[in-house]
Amino acid sequence: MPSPLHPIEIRLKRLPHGEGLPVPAYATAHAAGMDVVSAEDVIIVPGGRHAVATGFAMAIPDGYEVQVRPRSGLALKHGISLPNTPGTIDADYRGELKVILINLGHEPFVIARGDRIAQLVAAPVQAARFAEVEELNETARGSGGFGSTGVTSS
Ligand SMILES: O=c1ccn([C@H]2C[C@H](O)[C@@H](COP(=O)(O)OP(=O)(O)OP(=O)(O)O)O2)c(=O)[nH]1
Ligand SMILES: [Mg+2]
Repeated sequence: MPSPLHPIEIRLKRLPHGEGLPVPAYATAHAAGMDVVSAEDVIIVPGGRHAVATGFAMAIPDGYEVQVRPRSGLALKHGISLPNTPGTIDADYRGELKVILINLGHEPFVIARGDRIAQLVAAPVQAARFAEVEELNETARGSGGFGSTGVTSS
């Protein structure tokens, strides 16, 4: 059974423009995310976004995905996030891993090749299928949602 002590293996292909870049890696022993760096120099203007090249493609084992998540330091200091967080890397995707960054801050954000831009979290995927039915079973919640709980009528 894969666990932090028995990691799954993700095959990684370095692309020509990824030459010299570090392989995504955990910064500490029990980190959840592996930091990934930019393969390009780019400036993201306030309100702008860019699919940042990483220089790597991968083959994730079937039954797993890789989630691409923002780094909190960049979010707090510079307003840098991912508009699609968590980005989903499918097990059958063989193209280059790209990190879509958005600048929610007020200053242009300068990225240099080699800067850590995001983190990658490997996760198991629970497959499901929809079974279409005429009626659903009743529940206490019913169709209430979007802030329906805890509301008292006075
Ligand atoms: O942040 C991301 C998100 C996705 N991808 C790649 C891997 C993923 O497997 C593929 C498709 O992503 P997704 O399913 O989120 O995008 P889509 O808009 O549904 O495109 P598609 O029709 O190709 O599935 O794009 C990235 O490189 N970075
Ligand atoms: Mg898709």
